[in-house]
Order: sequence, then structure tokens, then C-alpha cells
Amino acid sequence: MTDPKSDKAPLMALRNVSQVFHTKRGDVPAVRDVTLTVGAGDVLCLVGESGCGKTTTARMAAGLARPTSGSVEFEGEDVDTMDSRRRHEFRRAVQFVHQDPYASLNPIRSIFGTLSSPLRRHGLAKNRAEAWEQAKALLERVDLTPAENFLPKYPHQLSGGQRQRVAVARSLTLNPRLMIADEATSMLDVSIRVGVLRTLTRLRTELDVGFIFITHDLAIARYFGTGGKIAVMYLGRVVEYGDAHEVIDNPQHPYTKALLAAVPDIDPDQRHTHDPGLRSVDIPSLTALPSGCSFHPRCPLYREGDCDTVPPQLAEVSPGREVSCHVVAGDAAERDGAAR
Ligand SMILES: Nc1ncnc2c1ncn2[C@@H]1O[C@H](COP(=O)(O)OP(=O)(O)OP(=O)(O)O)[C@@H](O)[C@H]1O
Repeated sequence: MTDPKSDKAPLMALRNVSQVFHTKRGDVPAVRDVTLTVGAGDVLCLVGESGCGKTTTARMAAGLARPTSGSVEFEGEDVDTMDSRRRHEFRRAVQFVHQDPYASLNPIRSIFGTLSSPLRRHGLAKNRAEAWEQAKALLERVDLTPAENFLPKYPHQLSGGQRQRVAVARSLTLNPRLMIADEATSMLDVSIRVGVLRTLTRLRTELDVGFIFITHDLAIARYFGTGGKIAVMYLGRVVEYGDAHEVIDNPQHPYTKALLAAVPDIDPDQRHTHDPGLRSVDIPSLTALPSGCSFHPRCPLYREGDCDTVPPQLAEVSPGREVSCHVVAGDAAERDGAAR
């Protein structure tokens, strides 16, 4: 998933990362052999149902969790073997925006306190006056104006959308190169969500900051991922990867198709979902994964043979599109053969 034509190291690369949690219920393989890259200023959306491993993947990318196997590279350097100076730079360069801004902001700290603390700590503001000006500029950047009215306030005095904007402003204090937004808009009301998404989209282009954007909402992934990539995850694995609009508009993996079929039509007169034709609605447990392809017990394309015995690998089925499915890859190979 690295551009073979580019000799530049990607900003962030996850190479064959896995994460296994050891629990009383047994080992939970939350992320399994995931390889993904994000270029400078690019966006990668991670989508999939609850529990498919999006947050665990993001936590490894942010250096908040160490992979059980595989490696995380930032600007071509393995995060695990960085010296302390590089690790410090990495921590500054990669910022995480959480789902719940209320939980992530200190309730007894004013907005000015929240924003000025990292600025002062990292020597970006020499005194209070400088910190005030910079904090003001940060709030303006995330469309919280007039900024001087917000700086003395406390989180409980703000609405959910305003709080999330403050959380975004805080993540910008140290001039990040990569933002990891984990369901950053999912707790907000729809009307407020659109505004915050617009701000994030503007920041993407204005600041040339890369994004790993996590959402279970495919419409949001299509909107925010414009010009970028989507990776669809199922039970800890990436099952489909490609250009954001193409994955949503022309899904290839039967799981992506099922996810899209579950989204109600936008037309209010036809608010129904489509039957994805799944063989089972039950999602298997990560502690008792099916043999072969993990999706096979539910898959409408299931064919006896490889599907229930051999785990499929991601394979390119058309330029820039990778799908982990024996049937789709087989059909693509047949088409290629016939065209030759
Ligand atoms: N610390 C942990 N210990 C044990 N199991 C964990 C731990 N963290 C996550 N898991 C499990 O790993 C799997 C993947 O979780 P993860 O949070 O990465 O998924 P997700 O796609 O982000 O879901 P959600 O959207 O609900 O956050 C889930 O089955 C979860 O219960």
C-alpha cells in the first residue's frame, strides 16, 4: 500500500502490525497483520463495525500501544528503536483527537490553560502574553470566535461541538504532521457534526497535515476521505483498501457491500436499507475465529474450498484497489486472463 512510484518514505507506515490482548476469556487478536501507509498531507479513513480493531490500530499508530508483532514507522524510522530525541519529535508530530471531548479536556482548567500549557512546556510561547495570542489564533483556526470570549471559559460552559473544537485546537498546539481522529464527530448532533467536519477538512488542506480518520459512518468517510484512501476492517483485518470515493461508490468486498447495504437511503421517502444477502447476521467472536476467511460464515459469495480453509491475502483486483477475498480476486484474475 505504498506508492511504488514514490521514493519518499511515507509519513506513517504500519507494517504487518498485530495486537493480541491476553484476557481471561482467552487471547483476543484485535488487529491481525495490518499494513497501511499515510503520506504527508494525505488522509486514510479506517471504517468498520464496532470492535473490528480501528481504535487499536490507531493507538499503535500514535505510539500509545506497542504492536505484539510488526512495526510502526514514522518518516521511515521504526518508532520502537527511536532515540529519545526522535521519540519526543514523534510524540509532538502525531496527535490524537478522541471521541469524547468532555472526557479528554481537564474540567478544572480554562480553555486558555488547556492551550497554553503545551505551548509553554514546549517553549513555543515565552510568556503569558505570547501564549494568549497563540491560543487565540488556535481558536480562530478551529472557528471558535470571538476567541477572547472562549479563552477564560471552562469545558462545562461549552457545547459538545465547541468542546470538540477546543480538543482539535489543543491537538494543533505543537504543529502536528499527523492527526489521528477517533470517531471525533460521532458524539455530536448531526448539524454540529457537519460544521466540525468542515473545519477538519479545511485544516487538512490549510496545514498540509496527514489524517488517520476513524469512523463507523461510511457517509462521513466518503466526505472526509475525498482525495484520500479508505481501509475497511473486519475482525482485525483490512478486507478492502482503495480510493475513498471508489470504495464507497463501487465496493468490491462482500463485507463492504454489506456495510453499505445497511446504510439507509438518503431519500426520506425511501428510508429503507437493502438486504445484503448475508448467510448469517452473527459476527464471530475474536476468541473463536472461523477457519479460512473470517467472513466466510456470513458471506453471500461463499464457495466451498479455499473460503473456509485458506485465509485470503489482500490482492490488487484493479489499479489501486486491494481486496481480501478468494472469489473477488479469482474473478479479477479470470477477467485479466480473458483480456490478454
Ligand atoms: N485492552 C483491551 N483488552 C482486551 N480486549 C480489548 C482491549 N482493547 C480492545 N479490545 C478488544 O479488541 C477488539 C477491537 O477493539 P477496538 O476498540 O480496537 O475496535 P473498534 O473498531 O475501534 O471498535 P469501537 O468502534 O467500538 O471502538 C474488541 O473486541 C475489543 O473488545
